[in-house]
Amino acid sequence: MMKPLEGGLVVSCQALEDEPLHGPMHMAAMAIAAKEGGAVGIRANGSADIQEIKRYVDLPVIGILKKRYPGCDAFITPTKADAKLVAEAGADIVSIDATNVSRPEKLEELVHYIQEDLGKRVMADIATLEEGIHAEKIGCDFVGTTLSGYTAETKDRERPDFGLLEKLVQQLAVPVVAEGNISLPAQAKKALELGAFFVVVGTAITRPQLITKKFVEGMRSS
Ligand SMILES: CC(=O)N[C@H](C=O)[C@@H](O)[C@H](O)[C@H](O)COP(=O)(O)O
Repeated sequence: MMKPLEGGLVVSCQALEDEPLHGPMHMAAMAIAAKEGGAVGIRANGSADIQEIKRYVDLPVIGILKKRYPGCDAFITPTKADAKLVAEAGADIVSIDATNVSRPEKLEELVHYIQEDLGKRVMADIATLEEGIHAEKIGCDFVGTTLSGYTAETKDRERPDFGLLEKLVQQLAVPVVAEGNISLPAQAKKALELGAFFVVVGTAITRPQLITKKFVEGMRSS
């Protein structure tokens, strides 16, 4: 599981309900395209997308379930029930929100449940060095920079957050994943040079409405 991902590109194929490409067939097609282009893994959201991607693409899948619970800020696979759905859909790694925010269930118990009961590895999506250190301490198998810029504490951070990546690589023994706002091949390369175990890119590859917007805005700028 670890070796095939090392040094490679994982493509995040996600389209929420309000996005034009929402739907398992579209995400499976994106995953097939990613594999053709040389991706070593796929990140996907929700049972239906994960299942469909697994039918067509024989790459490791990092599965998540984005879900909001009243009064809680954690939104990536926040509960054991969510993790179970992700695992049963065929994900090889379950990624969870491991930021220091309000959550419906205890983080330690969620990690333990995914590893022991579901038999899957855990990727911790974090936003700060402290959260990364904590994620390693409670046994997470991967730590990713995914949520830097998306918590109150980190909303003004550089994007991508190479500073956080560097610090995590220096201080952690577990593999560190570079994810979030990587929009150029040169940035993905830099992330590997800084010691990322693998790199996850989503929007820059799989959200055509935002890619288009970037072009349109770029053409208008003086
Ligand atoms: C913050 C959040 O909800 N991140 C999500 C996590 O799965 C996805 O929406 C991102 O697309 C993914 O992390 C890849 O990042 P980017 O699309 O920036 O390459």
